[in-house]
Amino acid sequence: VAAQKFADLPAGTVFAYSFSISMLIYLVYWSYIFPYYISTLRKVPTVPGFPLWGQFFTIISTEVGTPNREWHQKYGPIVRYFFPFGAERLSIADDDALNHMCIKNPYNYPKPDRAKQWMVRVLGEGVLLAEGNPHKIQRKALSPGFSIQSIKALTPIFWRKSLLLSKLWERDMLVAKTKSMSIEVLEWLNRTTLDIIGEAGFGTDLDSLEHPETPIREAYRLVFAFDISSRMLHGLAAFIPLTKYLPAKMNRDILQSRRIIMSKATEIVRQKHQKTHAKDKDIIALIVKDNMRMEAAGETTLSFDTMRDQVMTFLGAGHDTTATGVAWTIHLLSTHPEIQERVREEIKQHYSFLFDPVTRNDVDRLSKLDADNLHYLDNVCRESLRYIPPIPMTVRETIADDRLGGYDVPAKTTVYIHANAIHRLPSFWGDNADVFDPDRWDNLPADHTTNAFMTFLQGPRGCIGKKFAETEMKCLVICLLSMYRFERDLNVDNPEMWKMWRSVLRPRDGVSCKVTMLDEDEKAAVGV
Ligand code: HEM
Repeated sequence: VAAQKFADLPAGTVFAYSFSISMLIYLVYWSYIFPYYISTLRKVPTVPGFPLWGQFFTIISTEVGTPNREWHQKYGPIVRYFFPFGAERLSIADDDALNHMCIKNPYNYPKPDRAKQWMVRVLGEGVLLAEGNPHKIQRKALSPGFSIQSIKALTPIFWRKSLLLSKLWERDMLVAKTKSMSIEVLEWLNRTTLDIIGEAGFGTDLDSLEHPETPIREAYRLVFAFDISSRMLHGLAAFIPLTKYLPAKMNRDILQSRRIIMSKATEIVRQKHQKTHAKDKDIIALIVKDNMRMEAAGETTLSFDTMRDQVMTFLGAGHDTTATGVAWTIHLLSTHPEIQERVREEIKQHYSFLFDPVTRNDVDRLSKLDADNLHYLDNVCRESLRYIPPIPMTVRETIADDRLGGYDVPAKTTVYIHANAIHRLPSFWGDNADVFDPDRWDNLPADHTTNAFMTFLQGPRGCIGKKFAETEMKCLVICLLSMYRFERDLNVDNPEMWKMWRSVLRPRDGVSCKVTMLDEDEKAAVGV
């Protein structure tokens, strides 16, 4: 009788009932039955909560990685949590599992397509987004350009641009007839590192330091805009890839930026193919030369488009990250004046000529300096990159079934490595994991593991530009600290309150500091 009554209902009502019942079954299955009774991952310690919306609201309303810090301390080094509709996620902070993912079996853990969609428009399909065999070929072709020897040859460029930055601030102070002013250092550092990657990477002077309005800098400004609508759309894009087709401002900005970046990259590679001199030391010149050699030997080489995409990758991956790292370092030195003074003392001991307005401009002398000589500075930079990792997390998706830290992990599982969580775990760093303490690097725990430091990731998918970035950071900090003192600008909020994540973990309003020229008597004290 009930079946007959149901069949007599109007078609629209039958459809509405059927749809509602199917939805209910779907939700109950994916939010409850599958995660707790069927999923292979049900054995992994799970963050409590209702899988229908999971930990989503906690994640979007807090600094990226901070909930994971808490979960790992409460539930263990491998935890499962949920995105909406029972979508399972793993967060990994287990030494063996990190080793397995990054070093032993990295090609089973590519970046998921949805994560690449946003990046590919700005970074091109270079080595960062290539997977499997194409990645191996590209990485091998690019590695000589990033060797320690190549970076040493490029270091004079790092010094020259760092010095130019300090001189431009001096010029602004002279014009304003002051020895102290508030400066938003992140924007300046972004232009400096953009110019450095332009010259060191491609032998091209982008000159954004002296010309802030240059289109390529504007393109990156647009890409990383933090207005409310961009933030919302960016969040949505992680779940609904089709949002990239919406006629929204963020999408228009990204398209416009892509056009500018791509046309600059094409121009650079075309010029390199037309004339590359034997003495050119920039990274792309080395790669073009190596490519020609491989072509002559009949080996697989990189196509024009692949080279262009590498240039886009280096431009994007190579400037904003380092600028953000240096900006956070300057901020941390401004909030820890005693550490700032200790670094300055170390610089004075080794390179007192940098404190003299005349001798500091001797670029030849500067070029001979080895920034790696300063042990305490090394500790400070590493500690800053630990304390606030510019890339706070990375996401992967398994291709084939695997085992991580004793748990079975099926194919297509989404797995996160949160540097911003791992770097603050007492299990890796001891009880003072939450303290900014450069001296910790001289007193690491006896069971310290390299996987506790994920700023550059590890293994074949780790940052190819690590040495480049470390050297560049030190050159910048040395030049700036030998000319200026940095204090917190008390007219603005502490930038640590406003960490925003869009690939890079940056302060929403930049890093504004009170920047003061070092006193003349201070220079006299070091005998210059
Ligand atoms: C402090 C500065 C930097 C940080 C924190 C950083 C961090 C990282 C991280 C975490 C990755 C792995 C991303 C992932 O696979 O999810 C990566 C990859 C990469 N980075 Fe960096 N990076 C920095 C500077 C640079 C510089 C200066 C360059 C180039 C000049 C560069 C070029 C690259 C490239 C090409 C990759 C892709 C490597 C591959 O997949 O084989 N990075 N970086």
